[in-house]
Amino acid sequence: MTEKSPTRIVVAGAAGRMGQALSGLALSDPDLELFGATEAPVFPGIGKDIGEILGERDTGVQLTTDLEAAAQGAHAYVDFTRPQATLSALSALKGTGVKAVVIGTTGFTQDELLALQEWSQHYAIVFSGNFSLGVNMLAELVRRAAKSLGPEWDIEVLETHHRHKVDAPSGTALLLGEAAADGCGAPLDDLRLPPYDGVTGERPEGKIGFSVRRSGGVIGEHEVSFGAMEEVLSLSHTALDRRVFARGAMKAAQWAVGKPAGWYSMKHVLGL
Ligand SMILES: NC(=O)C1=CN([C@@H]2O[C@H](COP(=O)(O)OP(=O)(O)OC[C@H]3O[C@@H](n4cnc5c(N)ncnc54)[C@H](OP(=O)(O)O)[C@@H]3O)[C@@H](O)[C@H]2O)C=CC1
Ligand SMILES: O=C(O)C1=N[C@H](C(=O)O)C[C@H](O)C1
Repeated sequence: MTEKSPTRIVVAGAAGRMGQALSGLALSDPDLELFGATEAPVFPGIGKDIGEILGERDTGVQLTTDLEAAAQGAHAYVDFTRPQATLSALSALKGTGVKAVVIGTTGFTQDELLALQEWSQHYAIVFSGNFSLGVNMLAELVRRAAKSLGPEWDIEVLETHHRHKVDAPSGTALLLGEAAADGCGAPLDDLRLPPYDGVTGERPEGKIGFSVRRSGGVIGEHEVSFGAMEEVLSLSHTALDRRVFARGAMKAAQWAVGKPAGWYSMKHVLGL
């Protein structure tokens, strides 16, 4: 019997909150190999062993700003950074053999998202606002509820995250909003309400609202509520540990290796 060799992963933003969870997982899972680790040029620990950042043994993988060099010979690239960094990275990867790309970064503008999607002609890109199984299952339940309940049920997406989060609404809130819109049979852009602020007038029927809370160290809480005049149905998810996102992202990376270039979501990876 031949042993399968581990999937060689390059982690971007490896010293960040998600980067550390991803690097830690790649170092501890025998089916994965932490092959490279990048950070922003301003990061003071460039050149240090990632093990030092994680408070672990030396790993032989140094933090670098040179993605093109770090990714030579890798199988997959995993990016949880910032939109501009993600877009630059896809350009840098062109000079490497890497064809499988996992993107968890959120906060892209419409134009940035279009630019990102263009790259799916070159890479198998798995893009998701949330890599947990629970949230992707929640999205399916939300789609179904929105389809069955109809426009007299007010759909509201609520999210809470830690104080360091820089984008709103969260990528997950948008993913859930898109699932709800899909259930309603229209694109989210047509149904999305502007943020409630000031004299908003009465809530229109058939639209989808978003509310955002930033609070301390909350990792991620999402709720989708369907409100009728005599009852409210709420579907929710709480992330308890960032490792849940890391595990989903690594599963996506392993899945994407060898897939044809294209734009994929966790629905494809999980077979939902
Ligand atoms: N889809 C999902 O399941 C999840 C998505 N996320 C998303 O992932 C992203 C990162 O979140 P989080 O880890 O909390 O954020 P952090 O700020 O902790 O980490 C981001 C890291 O990326 C680094 N970075 C910035 N530019 C570059 C670059 N050019 N090359 C390499 N690294 C770079 C940052 O460095 P510096 O600080 O110096 O800028 C930072 O260390 C966010 O968009 C978040 O919403 C988070 C959790 C789950
Ligand atoms: O920034 C975060 O932390 C998270 N971001 C993702 C999002 O924008 O939905 C996923 C998760 O909720 C944590």
